[in-house]
Amino acid sequence: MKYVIGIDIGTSAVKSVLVSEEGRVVCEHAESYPLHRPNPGWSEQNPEDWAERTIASLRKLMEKSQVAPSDVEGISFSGQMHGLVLVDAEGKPLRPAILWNDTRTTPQCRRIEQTLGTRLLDIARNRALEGFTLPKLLWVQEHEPEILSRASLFLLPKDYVRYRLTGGFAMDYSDAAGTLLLDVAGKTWSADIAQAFDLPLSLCPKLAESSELTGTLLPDVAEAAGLLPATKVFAGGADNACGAIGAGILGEGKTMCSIGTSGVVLSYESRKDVNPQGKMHFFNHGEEDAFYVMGVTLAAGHSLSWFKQTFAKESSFDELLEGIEDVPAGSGGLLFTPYISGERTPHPDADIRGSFIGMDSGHTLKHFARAVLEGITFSLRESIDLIRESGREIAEVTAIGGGAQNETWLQMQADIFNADIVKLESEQGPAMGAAMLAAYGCGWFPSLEACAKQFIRPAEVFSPNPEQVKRYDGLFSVYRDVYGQTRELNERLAAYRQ
Ligand SMILES: Nc1ncnc2c1ncn2[C@@H]1O[C@H](COP(=O)(O)OP(=O)(O)O)[C@@H](O)[C@H]1O
Ligand SMILES: O=C(CO)[C@@H](O)[C@H](O)COP(=O)(O)O
Repeated sequence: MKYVIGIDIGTSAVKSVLVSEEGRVVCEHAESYPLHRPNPGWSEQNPEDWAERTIASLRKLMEKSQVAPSDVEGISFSGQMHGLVLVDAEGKPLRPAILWNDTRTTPQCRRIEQTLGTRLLDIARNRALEGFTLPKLLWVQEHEPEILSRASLFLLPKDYVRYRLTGGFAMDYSDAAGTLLLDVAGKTWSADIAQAFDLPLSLCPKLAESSELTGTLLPDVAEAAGLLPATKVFAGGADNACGAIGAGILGEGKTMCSIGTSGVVLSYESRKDVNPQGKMHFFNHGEEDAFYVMGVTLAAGHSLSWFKQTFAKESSFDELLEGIEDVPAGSGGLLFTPYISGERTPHPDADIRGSFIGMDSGHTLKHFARAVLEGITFSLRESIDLIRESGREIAEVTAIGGGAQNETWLQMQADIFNADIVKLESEQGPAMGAAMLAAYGCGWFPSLEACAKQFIRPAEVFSPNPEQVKRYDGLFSVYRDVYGQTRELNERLAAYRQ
């Protein structure tokens, strides 16, 4: 039996899966690493941690599974998007990586808008958001010019790890799309955008398709990981592109909802001329010449993990959520908005913060836990509505990510989205998508779709309950009002966050 490995460089951990030719996940392993917040709104990680933990996770995967190294044919990657890694001519990182959920770059976003005007949406197809890579590059240009002057290339998280494993530099289109430096439809780096900010095009790595062979394992890495140096390494993709591949979002009309640290609603798009005018993200898919539209809730799973860490530290997620099905929809009038790190869709606002509205002396921890899940899901419903408003039908949504583990939450998604929610047998999402890219890259299948038919197995469907749909529709209209009514209050509170 032959195998492939999918590696997801997540925000909290690197997750690796070993998948057989039949599409069975025979072994999985996660290794976590820290996230640093040296200043309010900053979010950084050490690229060395990703590389070290990835090699450790491969070693554990091989030890646990006892699969022969010669049977592992290929490896590919999925990675948290947008994070800026600057390397010197020797490939050494020049500073910690600035991550997707870092919000220090509001002034740089305004500069991009003023400099490029409508050219930004025409070329990069996305608006300037704090999380994207170009604003981070401009922040380094303004605040650490000496570091930028020593930079030979900029990379994204999984590209740095791939470089450490193979010694070669590349970036795939799905991840490059999240930099704001890519001509998304033309699939080339935009000289126009780079020149506008005095950034040499030589900073941009060679572009690759997600399923492209980018090298093999360096001998010392292969030895440390328990693999063979001949193991093929394929480019891989952005975590959301890989999540979409792993959820079978490989054709028109297919939509997924991913609840990881962030939350994502993503719909497949075959047309390259779609321009959502910045209301939604528009990125290249991991499938060749395909695209997707996507809305992002910055703190989806992060809201739940923050809540658990702050108010129920000793409990597991399952313990915290036990019994929430007995709390009626609407959490007894308690409403949560998940803006605890600012927001992206539909409110691109780094200053907004979350709220609990309607607290009552009768509320218990269960009401709060349910309200947190409802607030996150309402935020994702805003993205569902934007996609529906653009003319796409959403009757079924495939759920992935850590949040897909709780069945009450899956039923809640069905009721709030008014769509069938499909749970998969293995909700490995992005790591599975990366494994599929390796399987397709190895030539096991004629297309990613053919691979999906073999690798992806639906486990259960959660259908909307009409009474709950109605109740949630009413509550959603209250939810939508909270942003506008708390924005100014949050602006005034911002001064006290330091
Ligand atoms: N048993 C569970 N039930 C519901 N949600 C969970 C459970 N376990 C984890 N989660 C949620 O999933 C999130 C992590 O999802 P994951 O896909 O692993 O994230 P990432 O890829 O960003 O590291 C956590 O922040 C938490 O909110
Ligand atoms: O910023 C985005 C997408 O634009 C995030 O989705 C990141 O890609 C991180 O994802 P998770 O760690 O939540 O999987």
